[in-house]
Amino acid sequence: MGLADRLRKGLEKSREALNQIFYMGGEVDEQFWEDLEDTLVMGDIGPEVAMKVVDDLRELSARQALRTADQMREALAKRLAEAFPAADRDPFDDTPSCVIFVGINGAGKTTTVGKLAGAAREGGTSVLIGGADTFRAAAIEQLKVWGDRSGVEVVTRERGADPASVCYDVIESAEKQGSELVLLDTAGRLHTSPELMRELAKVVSVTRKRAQMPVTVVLVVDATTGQNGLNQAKEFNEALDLDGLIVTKLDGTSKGGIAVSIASRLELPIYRIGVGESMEDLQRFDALDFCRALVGESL
Ligand SMILES: Nc1nc2c(ncn2[C@@H]2O[C@H](COP(=O)(O)OP(=O)(O)OP(=O)(O)O)[C@@H](O)[C@H]2O)c(=O)[nH]1
Repeated sequence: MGLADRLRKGLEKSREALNQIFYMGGEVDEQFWEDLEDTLVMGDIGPEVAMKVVDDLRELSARQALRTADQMREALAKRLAEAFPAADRDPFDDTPSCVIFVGINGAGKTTTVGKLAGAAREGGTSVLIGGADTFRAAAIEQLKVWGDRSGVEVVTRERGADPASVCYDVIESAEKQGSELVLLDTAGRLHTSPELMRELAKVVSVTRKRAQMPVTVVLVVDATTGQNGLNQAKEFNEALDLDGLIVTKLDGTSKGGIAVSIASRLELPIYRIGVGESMEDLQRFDALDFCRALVGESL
């Protein structure tokens, strides 16, 4: 299966509801606009964005005399794509680079680090993985498995070690070895715990101070957490001043619109999306391709 097909397959559930509106094949009438707005809101795009998008499309349909629902499909994809802020740089391509992965438990941080490390190494980049999740012994093991699989060294310390000092060591090793890409995995934590968020802020500030390469802080969000994902993103952003997002498990939800909601509300770029468990399912993010897959193709 090609990448575009994987994306389309991954967003199948999210597309279903929108498809229904378009397949009715009817005229663009008042009912169509109401259904479209409701469906966008139900898909977790967020009421403000949904309203704005529908208003803009109404105007466009009047101006360009677009009369069938199907004609509105591409217009909707294009309009939704505009809601995503573009990234200034790709922290995985633009090396030397250090990326710190943060997020709640089970969001997909470790698997994402593993997949990105494998892909970068295959592309000829020298990569180092840093295991700053010293909270769970299993997390250190999981990271080592990924490291072995992709042939990437993992620098970590024993369970209970201070995560900020692990990051310090990792950066030191990376500089000694001349690593181009450093991927730092951190322990999952609840955004509602001030103490854990402070610990993470220390990880970020120590790494930023120590590293000579640019440091990017990326929140990994599980799309299946829906609106809670937006709350997580707000809290993490307040505590850490995030640079961007990776949205995982889009294949497991009918509410893929949450990606639009988080990225536009927080004005953060999306660097990658996860649309399945395999390596190829962690994809580069292209706003228009994503929105076309979310909205569906014209008949
Ligand atoms: N279906 C699907 N599963 C995914 C995706 N990304 C990650 N997963 C799965 O999500 C589960 C949790 O991923 P982890 O990488 O362990 O999550 P984590 O954020 O490191 O978790 P903690 O170590 O507890 O903080 C794993 O079973 C992954 O295979 C995705 O895009 N789609």
